[in-house]
Amino acid sequence: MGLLQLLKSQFLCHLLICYVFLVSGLIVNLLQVFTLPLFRIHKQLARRINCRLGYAISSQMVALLEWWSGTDCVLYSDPQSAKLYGKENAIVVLNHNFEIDFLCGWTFCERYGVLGSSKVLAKKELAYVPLIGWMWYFLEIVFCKRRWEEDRTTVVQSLRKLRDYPENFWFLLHCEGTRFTEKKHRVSMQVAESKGLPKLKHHLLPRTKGFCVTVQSLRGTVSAVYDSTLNFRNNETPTLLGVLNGKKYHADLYVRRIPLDSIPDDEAGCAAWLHKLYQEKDQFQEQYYQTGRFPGPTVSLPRRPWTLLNWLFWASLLLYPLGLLVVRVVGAGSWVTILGTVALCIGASVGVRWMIGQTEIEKGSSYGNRLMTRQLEARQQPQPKQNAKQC
Ligand SMILES: CC/C=C\C/C=C\C/C=C\C/C=C\C/C=C\C/C=C\CCC(=O)SCCNC(=O)CCNC(=O)[C@H](O)C(C)(C)COP(=O)(O)OP(=O)(O)OC[C@H]1O[C@@H](n2cnc3c(N)ncnc32)[C@H](O)[C@@H]1OP(=O)(O)O
Ligand SMILES: CCCCCCCCCCCCCCCC(=O)OC[C@@H](O)COP(=O)(O)O
Repeated sequence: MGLLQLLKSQFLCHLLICYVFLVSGLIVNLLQVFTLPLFRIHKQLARRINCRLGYAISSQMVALLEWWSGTDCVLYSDPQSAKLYGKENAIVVLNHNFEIDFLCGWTFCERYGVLGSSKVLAKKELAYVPLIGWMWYFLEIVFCKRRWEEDRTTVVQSLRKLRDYPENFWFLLHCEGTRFTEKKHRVSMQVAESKGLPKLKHHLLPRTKGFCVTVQSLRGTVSAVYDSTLNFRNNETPTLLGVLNGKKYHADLYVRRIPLDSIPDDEAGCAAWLHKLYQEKDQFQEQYYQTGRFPGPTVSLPRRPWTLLNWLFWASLLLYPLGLLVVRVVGAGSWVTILGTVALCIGASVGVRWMIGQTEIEKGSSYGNRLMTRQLEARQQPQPKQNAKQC
């Protein structure tokens, strides 16, 4: 192990990185609170300011991936389509197999200049994650409880608000609704069988309702769907703790740009379209496992210095006062103060560890673990006629 690699694995380094992240995040969250009155006076300006403030937080995590762990992120895409990335609004459909897939997604957002404005249909639980969840409130992220009866109104309302968003944005949808586990895969393939759909090997059966309402609500605002398939070389199973420890991973992302006009608007057509898309994605993954490559050419997309510069800015602002504080506390020689400071450090690292835990698949939700017999039974009952336009 080289000296630099040894340094990257040191707990003290992790503590300092987390300190910068926590304190800068709290400062940014506070600044975001101050923008609340501006939403009433000049909404578009408030939104633009929040994009920059959000960038100050999320880009620290991207810096960790790009500069600290040195992870390679390779884009496979048709070069003509790639020219449009970052210059238009898009719905991104991404598989959900890895603990850091959100971070790789953010990295591509950063490289195309849409990190601050990136959006997602996220589970409600994430709204309560300190810093990130609070930041998302101001970025108008769409949250769902994954209970359609409750989500259908709130999700559509939140989506409609994005129609006049002043910056280009990518709206991320993990249509599988939860991270891939063997158990969830088994259950969802039973559902596929009951619906007469072909089985998928590398994906869970996609939930179609969120996708259909997103397409309906953002038609005219969004130009295309970016069908994105992510995998890691050499069967790597990346983790956020690995990234914090400076471990280098190798991500490959295959993106196809599909014009929104080519996607049916009615619920049945849109759902069938999504199921077909996932069957194609499954073939791309199979090809990746067989050959180690996705189809088509790669696009050169170097990392940009801004994430590193943002981190250096916060580090230089916050590490100096920390150093002064440590010298004072130790110099004062009071055991109460020293123990208090140690307790604060332990509290902060436990807090960050809990946040990292949110990304761990084994601590994930039980959503999709059981066959929801209620829905399966309902399918076997005769259905009342529905308005085809309503998802
Ligand atoms: C150039 C570069 C390109 C790209 C770069 C890549 C990415 C960058 C982009 C943006 C980055 C932005 C942010 C990233 C940062 C962080 C975000 C990270 C993660 C957060 C993500 C999450 O939180 S995922 C979880 C929440 N999201 C979702 O669930 C979305 C998908 N879900 C839906 O759409 C759902 O429909 C719903 C949530 C709207 C409603 O849920 P509900 O459970 O009520 O759903 P359904 O009614 O749909 O479910 C029942 C139907 O599903 C069938 N089914 C399938 N499997 C099962 C099963 N196991 N048990 C029961 N039922 C199952 C069922 O039969 C029903 O079928 P119907 O025919 O009745 O529909
Ligand atoms: C730079 C300092 C780094 C400090 C580490 C801070 C860690 C904060 C991480 C919080 C980011 C939360 C995003 C997690 C996204 C995610 O992966 O959610 C899972 C859901 O989709 C599905 O959940 P599930 O049903 O449980 O599979």
